[in-house]
Amino acid sequence: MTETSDALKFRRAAVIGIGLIGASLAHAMRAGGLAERIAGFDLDADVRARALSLGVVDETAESFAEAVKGADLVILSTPVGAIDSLCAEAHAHAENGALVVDTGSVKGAVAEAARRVRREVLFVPCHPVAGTEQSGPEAGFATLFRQRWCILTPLDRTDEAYRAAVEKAAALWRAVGSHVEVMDAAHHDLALAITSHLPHLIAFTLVGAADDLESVAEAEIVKYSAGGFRDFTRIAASDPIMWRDVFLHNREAVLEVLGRFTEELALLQRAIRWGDGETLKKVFTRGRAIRRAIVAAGQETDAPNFGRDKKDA
Ligand SMILES: NC(=O)c1ccc[n+]([C@@H]2O[C@H](COP(=O)([O-])OP(=O)(O)OC[C@H]3O[C@@H](n4cnc5c(N)ncnc54)[C@H](O)[C@@H]3O)[C@@H](O)[C@H]2O)c1
Ligand SMILES: O=C(O)C(=O)C[C@]1(C(=O)O)C=C[C@@H](O)C=C1
Repeated sequence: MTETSDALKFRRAAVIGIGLIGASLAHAMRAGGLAERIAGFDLDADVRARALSLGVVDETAESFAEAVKGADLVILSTPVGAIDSLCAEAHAHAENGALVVDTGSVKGAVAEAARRVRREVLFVPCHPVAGTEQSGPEAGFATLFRQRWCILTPLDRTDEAYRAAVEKAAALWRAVGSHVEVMDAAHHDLALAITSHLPHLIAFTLVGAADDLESVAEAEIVKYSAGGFRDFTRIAASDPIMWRDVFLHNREAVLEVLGRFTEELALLQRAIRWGDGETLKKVFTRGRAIRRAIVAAGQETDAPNFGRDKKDA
């Protein structure tokens, strides 16, 4: 990658979907002086008004077409379920030569839709692996992407204009503090199915199961909610629409890792039933070693709440 953040300055950035991720990117771009003007469009008029009054964007548009007019950068930060219609809009209205990036948590479905956008519009699928359980423009903050990975899954194009666009997308994410990795969309979807999608599915299930337990009162669940369960409730508080779309658009990979997970769970169920302490110890020892390796590699802190209390540092 050759471009440095010093050389990176967009004339007009259009943020489509001004929620946690779109607003965070807008804040980070503003802090880094990466765009002369930031416009925003959101389907929800109330979100548009809040984003404007919070100063997330300089102006709001009444349509996708109005937002991207004159934009040399378009950021698609809506739930993944909107990707087909956004690509149809980008195809019809984005400027020739504009860089389009998305932020979706799933990449295969995005690549499929992005291939239908005309070639003069340079669509580079991206996934910032950074987030919180919050949503909406109020939740955005400029440091969200710092020291986090952003995965780029470029389309199968070798022309010079597209290669330059991939470099520019990488420079954008680096300029907001991320480390950039490039990979194949299918590999991304499998890797993220295990590291992000399955953990969310488990959290939704666990918290729901606790709620269904009639003999344990809700007050008791809150009262005895120690670290482990509390962390699961944070994840389970994540946006239902976003996560519905993730599971509908990464079906195969999620079903693959879910199959493996249920096999592991059955193994533990059997060990508990038969009093097989050896197996339990073996499995738990492996878990502890993996966690320690992640902390040692500097990917995580040992602080509770994933070090998020440091977000404003
Ligand atoms: N939340 C996270 O932790 C996280 C992390 C990384 C990536 N992502 C991905 O980033 C994207 C945005 O997530 P978020 O957490 O910011 O969601 P969010 O719910 O905070 O914001 C999404 C916004 O998009 C708007 N929207 C929906 N459809 C639209 C359309 N067709 N046109 C214009 N606006 C539309 C909604 O009104 C909403 O305001 C998702 O694809 C998600 O998978 C999320
Ligand atoms: O920390 C959280 O709250 C998140 O869930 C962030 C998280 C993740 O699973 O790590 C969620 C979805 C994204 O696509 C990327 C990041």
